[in-house]
Amino acid sequence: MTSRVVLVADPLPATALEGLGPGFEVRHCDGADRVRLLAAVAEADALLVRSATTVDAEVLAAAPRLAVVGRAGVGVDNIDVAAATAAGVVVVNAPAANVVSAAELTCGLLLAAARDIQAAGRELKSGVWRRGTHVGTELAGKTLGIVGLGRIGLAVARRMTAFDMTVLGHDPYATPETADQHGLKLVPLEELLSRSDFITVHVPRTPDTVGLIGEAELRLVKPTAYLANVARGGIVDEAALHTALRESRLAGAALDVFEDEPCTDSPLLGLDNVTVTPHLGASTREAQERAATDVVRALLRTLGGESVPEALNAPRSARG
Ligand SMILES: NC(=O)C1=CN([C@@H]2O[C@H](COP(=O)(O)OP(=O)(O)OC[C@H]3O[C@@H](n4cnc5c(N)ncnc54)[C@H](O)[C@@H]3O)[C@@H](O)[C@H]2O)C=CC1
Ligand SMILES: O=C(O)CCC(=O)C(=O)O
Repeated sequence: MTSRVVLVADPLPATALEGLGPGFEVRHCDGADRVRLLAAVAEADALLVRSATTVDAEVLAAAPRLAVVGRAGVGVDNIDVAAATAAGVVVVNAPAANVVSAAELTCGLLLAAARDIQAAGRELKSGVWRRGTHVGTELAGKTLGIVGLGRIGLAVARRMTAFDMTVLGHDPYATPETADQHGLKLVPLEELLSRSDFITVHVPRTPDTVGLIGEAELRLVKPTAYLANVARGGIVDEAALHTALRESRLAGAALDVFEDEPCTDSPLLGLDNVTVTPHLGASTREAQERAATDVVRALLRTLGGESVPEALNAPRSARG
């Protein structure tokens, strides 16, 4: 039997790829190199990506044998799912693999923003010992507003409750039972924005959520509030956020994601009250291992006829 070709276009742990077994030939390419990607995908039966590779209609058209695209992570906004479906290509992801890591980074960014940790550290490493300009704010007794009460949003709620925060949530699909279970109150978006001292966004990037937090929404926020985005760039409008921060209509922001990635020249990077990380939400050994293993298992199931090795059958995804 000829091997089926699995093209890996973003870095994934080799141990997880071994789970594919002998029926597959694993090939690697840099998905950011468009020319190489288009050439390599021509012989691929399956394509595995993280967030850096864009799988659009052009890639799909260049891949006549492609049966499945596997996203080793949660968000599939880098994949044209409609075009894939039209081409008969199944898209699978690893919806639970990154939850803990993304939630933990969110909590870390909220703390970092509240205490100016990134700017103070940068200053000290440059040889400046200055304490007076880094007076922060406590989380205890403050209100946290969570936009999007899915896996990550709820995992953040559970963790930040331990910091004695009151939690508000907004999600059109959340039920009162979910809110009760997590000790949070469901409110309309406008109320969440105007009442929260810390706001964190955990919705997928879709045509409906791009610009969800824009100029009008930022005008509702307290000038002492902090805003975190560990979901996707563009859900918070970057130009509107920059203006709000410059006009001191917001105390600070913490961003893991950007409208255009890689992002090295956003005006937001020049503001002292912006804490940033380069899309590191899922960048832990545990999350990467789980995401790759989960997506390999989903790929094997989708291709059918392949028995899933025992080692891959054990539940890997941690509860958030
Ligand atoms: N920075 C990073 O490395 C990571 C980022 N992510 C991003 O985080 C997003 C959320 O992940 P999960 O919580 O696992 O997804 P999820 O699918 O479990 O939850 C998303 C929630 O957003 C809600 N929602 C949708 N539209 C909404 C709206 N207009 N207003 C309020 N709520 C809305 C949904 O009802 C759902 O409950 C992913 O789509 C992905 O883009 C995920 C993992 C890592
Ligand atoms: O896989 C990555 O590189 C980032 C993780 C992420 O953004 C996601 O899982 O949606």
